[in-house]
Amino acid sequence: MVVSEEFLRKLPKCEHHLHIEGTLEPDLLFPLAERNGVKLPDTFPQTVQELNEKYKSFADLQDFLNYYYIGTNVLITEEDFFQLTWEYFKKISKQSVVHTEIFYDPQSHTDRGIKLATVTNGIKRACEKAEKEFGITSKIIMCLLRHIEPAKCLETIEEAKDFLVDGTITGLGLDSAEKPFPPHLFVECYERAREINKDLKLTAHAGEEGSAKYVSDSLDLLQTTRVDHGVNSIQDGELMKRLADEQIMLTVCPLSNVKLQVVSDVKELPLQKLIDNNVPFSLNSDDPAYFGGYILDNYLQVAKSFPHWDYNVWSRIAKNAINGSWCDEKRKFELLERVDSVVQEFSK
Ligand code: HPA
Ligand SMILES: [Zn+2]
Repeated sequence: MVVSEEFLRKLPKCEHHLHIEGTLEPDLLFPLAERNGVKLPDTFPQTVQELNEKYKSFADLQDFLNYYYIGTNVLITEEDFFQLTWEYFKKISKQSVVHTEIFYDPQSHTDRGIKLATVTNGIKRACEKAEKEFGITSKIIMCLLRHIEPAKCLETIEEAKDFLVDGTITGLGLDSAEKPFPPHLFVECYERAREINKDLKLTAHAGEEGSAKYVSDSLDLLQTTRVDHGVNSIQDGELMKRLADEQIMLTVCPLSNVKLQVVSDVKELPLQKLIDNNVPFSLNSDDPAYFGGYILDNYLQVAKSFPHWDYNVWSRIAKNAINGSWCDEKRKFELLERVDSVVQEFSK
């Protein structure tokens, strides 16, 4: 490796693809189930050890989602959501994360009778504490679950209206099973969200298991300005050119892509091709409790898989992640300078 692990640890990082429910570690899941009197299905692993064993491999996205949604059931109170989010911040505070944009899936909770406000306020409180204690800035992105009927998703958007208007929720995303639920199904949802707040930022999972067409349809039909995963964009040369011309960032999740069998090895990810074609991307952890690592583990694994990448390449990746963030220009400027100073310190 041309760069050191210490450099990668210190490099200022922005995370844009992190499902807060995907940070639920087995050693928090079982105590929460106990505390809240939630009975896990008999078919679900019953100990931390058994669950960790299951997390070693998933057949595909759906296999993972089946476990992920059972896990979410143990989260009930505002304090649970605060605790979950705070545990995440404590971990990333040791990995030089300077800014994070957190996804959450309110429908996986409201479907169980939990108020959207309970979930949102718990997450928000942890974000505020993290900014005070660690100086980490953050945004909250509400995801719609694609397996839920669009008419129901419209109801969720109405339930979230106050948070969309007052800026508590910065962006709208779309996740869950991709292939059976293409972007066109959610046109009205995205339109309604934009109508509620014209400045709302828009993204969607696309091109993880779905083809490049899911990516271009997300851009065209949903008017997203970035793409979550998006690795299958390389199937379409025109699309690649567009991503470069418009500097649309892909939020790539290396360890996730291996665990969900999108690729068999991080080496197979088209990251060099993205760089060569000037398509910006950030590196992210997706669901770190399930996929074997937080953001730094993703950086390290990529560095091991692309060992010839030098300070210039890593500086560009860190800067693209800053420029693709939904923080204000002043914060971006500050973070860009921090990247320069770390690069200077190490490349002397
Ligand atoms: O990577 C993902 N893809 C789709 N849905 C998800 N929900 C959590 N993680 C994911
Ligand atoms: Zn995801």
